[in-house]
Amino acid sequence: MTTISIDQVSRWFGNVVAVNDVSMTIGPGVTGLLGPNGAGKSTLIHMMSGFLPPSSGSVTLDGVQVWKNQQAYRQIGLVPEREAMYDFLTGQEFVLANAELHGLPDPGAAAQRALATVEMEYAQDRKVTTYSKGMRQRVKMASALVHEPDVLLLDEPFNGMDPRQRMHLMELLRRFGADGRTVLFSSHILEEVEQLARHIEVVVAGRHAASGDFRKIRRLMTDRPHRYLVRSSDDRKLAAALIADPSTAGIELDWTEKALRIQAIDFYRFTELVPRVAKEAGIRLHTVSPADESLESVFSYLVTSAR
Ligand SMILES: Nc1ncnc2c1ncn2[C@@H]1O[C@H](COP(=O)(O)OP(=O)(O)OP(=O)(O)O)[C@@H](O)[C@H]1O
Repeated sequence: MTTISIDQVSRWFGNVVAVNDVSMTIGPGVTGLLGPNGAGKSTLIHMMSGFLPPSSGSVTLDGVQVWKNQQAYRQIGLVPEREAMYDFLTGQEFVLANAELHGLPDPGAAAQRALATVEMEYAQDRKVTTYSKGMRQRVKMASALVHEPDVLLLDEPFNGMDPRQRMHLMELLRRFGADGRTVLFSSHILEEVEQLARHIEVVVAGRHAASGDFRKIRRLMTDRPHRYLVRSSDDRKLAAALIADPSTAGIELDWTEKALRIQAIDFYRFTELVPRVAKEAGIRLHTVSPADESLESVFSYLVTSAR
């Protein structure tokens, strides 16, 4: 059972602050590291895997510094996002090279075991250049698993995978988690994280925005104020009818857009309210579209509400 502790960690590159004073603890089981592009997920994972030293703060594995610690490296497997692979090698040679670098007693057998775990034996003698993105991902995974690490860190592992490959990898990660290993994977896709991890850590713009049970955090996201753009046959009459309901927090008449800008605080009630009120008042709805459904807006809401 291994725990990674990140304590007041920051990392900057020149004057770019990639990770800003983040503290979190990752224990056994599967944890999702969620955040939009550029949030600092890769930088965090690189620091956890001992690839990169923090500019300040500490990253420890069961209380021991990870950076420049060979013993810690033996316990960690990293599946990086970028494809730094030697294309002239076969899949088997690639995994074997890593087994040899780890100084394993029987590198050949270890490579074989790892390739079997990711179901890549059938293509192991083909050159890496001939692999699909999903196959490359699996060989990278085999290479990260070859020394049977207690901690597995995966940076956007589902990128480029087809649904079957994705399901297979999810099963594999679930199994590792159930075995008591510490598994952390990053993603910017909410649904992906939802399927796999109950516990999540959310980072936004280098900061730690939320931590805990996925469902609780998801509820927080759903319950946030929603903004809509609505056009109808009679905007003023519709506005008057909607403002009477407590699920509506604010309405603005936008003259340039010729539309209503509505802020709703009870998502489910509001989505049921609009068509009902329109029907009762004999108003025809032309447009009802969410104005802020981007993932970034959901995340920034989390940051402000977590403060
Ligand atoms: N080596 C580097 N030199 C300069 N800036 C960097 C470097 N690595 C990361 N950054 C910057 O740090 C910030 C965080 O990047 P990071 O790759 O950790 O985010 P991410 O959440 O993994 O995003 P993505 O999913 O897009 O890779 C970004 O602004 C990025 O441009």
